[in-house]
Amino acid sequence: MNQSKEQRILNFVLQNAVRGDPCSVIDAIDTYCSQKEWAMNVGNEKGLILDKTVEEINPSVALELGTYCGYSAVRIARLLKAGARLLTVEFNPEFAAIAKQMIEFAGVQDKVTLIEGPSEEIIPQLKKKYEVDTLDFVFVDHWKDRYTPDTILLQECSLLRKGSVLLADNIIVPGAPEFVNYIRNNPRFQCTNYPSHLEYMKVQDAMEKAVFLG
Ligand SMILES: Cc1ccc(Cc2cc(O)c(O)c(C(=O)NC/C=C/[C@H]3O[C@@H](n4cnc5c(N)ncnc54)[C@H](O)[C@@H]3O)c2)cc1
Ligand SMILES: [Mg+2]
Repeated sequence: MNQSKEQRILNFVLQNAVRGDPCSVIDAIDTYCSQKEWAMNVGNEKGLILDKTVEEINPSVALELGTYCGYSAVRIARLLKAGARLLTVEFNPEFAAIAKQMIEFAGVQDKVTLIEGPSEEIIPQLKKKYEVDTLDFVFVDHWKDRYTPDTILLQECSLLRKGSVLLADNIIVPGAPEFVNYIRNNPRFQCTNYPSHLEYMKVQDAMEKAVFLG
C-alpha cells in the first residue's frame, strides 16, 4: 500500500542526513517539509525559540507532549547535558514507529524515552513508572484541546516545581485560545509570548512560555 507522508519524511532523512548527526536530521526534515510536503514539525524559526529556552533551562528531566515524527525530540535531546533525559509521549503507533527510527538515526536514543500512549494516561504514571520526581521543562505540542487539561493534570500529579517551564507551540495557528486564557489568568504561572511564524509558511504563529511559580 502507498507510503504515508511521515514515512516519506523518514526515508528522505535516511537517504540525505548523516547517521549520528542530529543537526543533519533536523536540516533534512526542514528541507523536505519546506520544499516537498508540509508537515507539523515545529520547524527552524520556532525551533530556535525552543533551542534558546532549552539552553536557558538546561533541564535534567524534560517532557514533550506530541512526538509526531520526532523532529522536536531530536532538537531538544541534542542540547541535553550528559545524564539528562527527555520523555516524549505519542499515542499514534505509526507516528511513534517513525519517531523511534528518527531518534535512533540521529543518535540521541540514549537521552530519549519514547512513550507510546495518550498523555492523559501517561502523565499520572511518570512518577512511579518512569521515576520522575519533577519536570524541569515541558514542550507542549499535541492536540490543542489537550493543552489545558494536561497542564492541570501535571499540577495535580505534583510534576511541576517552582521554576518548571512550559513552552507551548501554536498559540495562533491552529491556536489554543482556551489554554492562553487559562495560563495567562493563572497567578501560579508567569507567561511570556514569542511571536513567530507557522513552520514553513509566512503565516503568523507564536509560542507561549509559562514559568510555574509554585
Ligand atoms: C487545518 C490545519 C492543519 C495544520 C495546522 C498547523 C499545525 C501546526 C502545528 O505546529 C501543529 O502542532 C499542529 C497540530 O495540530 N498539532 C497536533 C499534534 C499532534 C501530534 O501529537 C499526537 N497527540 C495528540 N494528542 C495526543 C495525546 N493526548 N497523547 C499523545 N499524543 C498525542 C498526535 O498523534 C500527533 O503526533 C497543526 C493548522 C491548521
Ligand atoms: Mg506544533
